[in-house]
Amino acid sequence: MLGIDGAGKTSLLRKVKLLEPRTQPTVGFNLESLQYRQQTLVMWDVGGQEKIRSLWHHYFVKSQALIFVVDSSDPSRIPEARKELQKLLHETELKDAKLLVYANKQDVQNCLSVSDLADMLDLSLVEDREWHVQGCSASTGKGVYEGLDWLVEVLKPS
Ligand SMILES: Nc1nc2c(ncn2[C@@H]2O[C@H](COP(=O)(O)OP(=O)(O)OP(=O)(O)O)[C@@H](O)[C@H]2O)c(=O)[nH]1
Ligand SMILES: [Mg+2]
Repeated sequence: MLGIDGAGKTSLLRKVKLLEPRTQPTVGFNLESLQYRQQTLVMWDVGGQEKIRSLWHHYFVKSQALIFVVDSSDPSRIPEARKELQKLLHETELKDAKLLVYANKQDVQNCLSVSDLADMLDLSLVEDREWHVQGCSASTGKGVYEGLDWLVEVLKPS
């Protein structure tokens, strides 16, 4: 689970684990495992501040999915998020990873719509893997499980 600082990664992780919200920036990572629809999801939530993004690559190996979280309420930082996402999509170690983009903070008034956000992130250009963009709110929980539903479906052992 990656994305720039403040996107809401830790909030999402804590929501699915039914933990109290806690809001300090992540330095390092949080690791949680979740039983969901007969699958075990091992989720690494890695801090997104610029100065620690160079550590992201330590978490690539064997990742079956990249969950990329974006703050839909802050259009000014979408270009930065797009740049980081495009870099990740070029990583060899992530070439087989499915992509779930959470358009988070959909509870905020006047936030970007899911389709506008998808356009701004150039998601339509992603042709080398399965991807899905899910509107959600880590605050209310809306949309969070719909994203996981998609994920467990594409991760199902064939
Ligand atoms: N309104 C609203 N606020 C949110 C939502 N998700 C997260 N926030 C707030 O956004 C801020 C950042 O959330 P975090 O979960 O700490 O963000 P992060 O992506 O883990 O940030 P780093 O650990 O620095 O990479 C906090 O103040 C959260 O309460 C949401 O869905 N809606
Ligand atoms: Mg965090």
